[in-house]
Amino acid sequence: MTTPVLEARDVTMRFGGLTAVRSVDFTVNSGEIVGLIGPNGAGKTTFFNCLTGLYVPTEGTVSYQGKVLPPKPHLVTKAGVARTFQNIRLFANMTVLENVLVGRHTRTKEGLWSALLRGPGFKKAERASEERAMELLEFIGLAHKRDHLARNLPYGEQRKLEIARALASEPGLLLLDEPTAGMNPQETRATEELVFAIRDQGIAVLVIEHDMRFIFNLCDRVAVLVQGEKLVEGTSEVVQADERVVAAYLGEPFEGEPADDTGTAATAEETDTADETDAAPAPPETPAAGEDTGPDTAEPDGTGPQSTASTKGDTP
Ligand SMILES: Nc1ncnc2c1ncn2[C@@H]1O[C@H](COP(=O)(O)OP(=O)(O)OP(=O)(O)O)[C@@H](O)[C@H]1O
Repeated sequence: MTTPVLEARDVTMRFGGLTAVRSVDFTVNSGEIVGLIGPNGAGKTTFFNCLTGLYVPTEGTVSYQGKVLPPKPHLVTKAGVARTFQNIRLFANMTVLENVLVGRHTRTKEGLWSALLRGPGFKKAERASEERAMELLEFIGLAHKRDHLARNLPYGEQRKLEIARALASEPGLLLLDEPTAGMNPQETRATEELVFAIRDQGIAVLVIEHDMRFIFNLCDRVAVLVQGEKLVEGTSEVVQADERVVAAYLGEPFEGEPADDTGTAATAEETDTADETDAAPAPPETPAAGEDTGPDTAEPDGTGPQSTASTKGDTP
């Protein structure tokens, strides 16, 4: 039986005179992978930010497992909702393992004094955290790079590491904001497999993406936002066949199978940045204000399929 994990009711977000999200009702059920699609500026990231406590919706409520979520990112994470960002946020100068350990802080009970004194309780908790972090690195296929600096990973692996760090908070729901942006086709396919594997572990997934092949292969259900409003919601087949969605976003019917020219919205394949990102310097470690998982990083070049160079909407 499906039970709602996340329920957004009548969520509206206004920025002055601009209504970025308007009266959106939205549910993610246990065991589901749900997609959120729509043109640039449709309000997808703003909606994510409302779900994860970065924004306090102007109107409406967001509940997780039946309880209204507190409007604070770290409390939302603690409640069981983790996310990744459109622009990668890793500690560039920390190792792969350390980045995952940072993601565990909402699950460790040891306090400041215990940590400073490094008592037996702290050491035990530290060992357990490290074991769990290594399990997650095995899961995403980066265990062999545990001691590498995050900044030295290829772009696709940085994105994977972000997912591992989000999983380190042991979420029941994972929100992915454009997880394949800037990836090559192989990396995109691997991400698809990873998301299925995450779902198979009992974690519901909500994903924003512009790569329509990725979305329609992956999702049990897809919702389409246009100008802040939910236009359509349904299975991939229903959404692809909806003339309003075709007119507002897809452009022409989606073919489904790999193709060089699907005519859909831009896909990751159109922007192969892998080589550039490998060589790109990582920006400085600067924790985002009020952020739960930390700092900006290794944002390679800001060239996702339709990415904007800023951290638009990621910080309040
Ligand atoms: N902090 C903010 N202050 C003012 N306006 C904002 C803010 N964040 C987003 N907006 C505006 O809200 C609208 C929705 O933006 P949002 O980033 O949520 O769209 P999106 O669907 O995620 O777009 P994309 O696909 O390009 O990431 C846009 O008009 C944007 O300019």
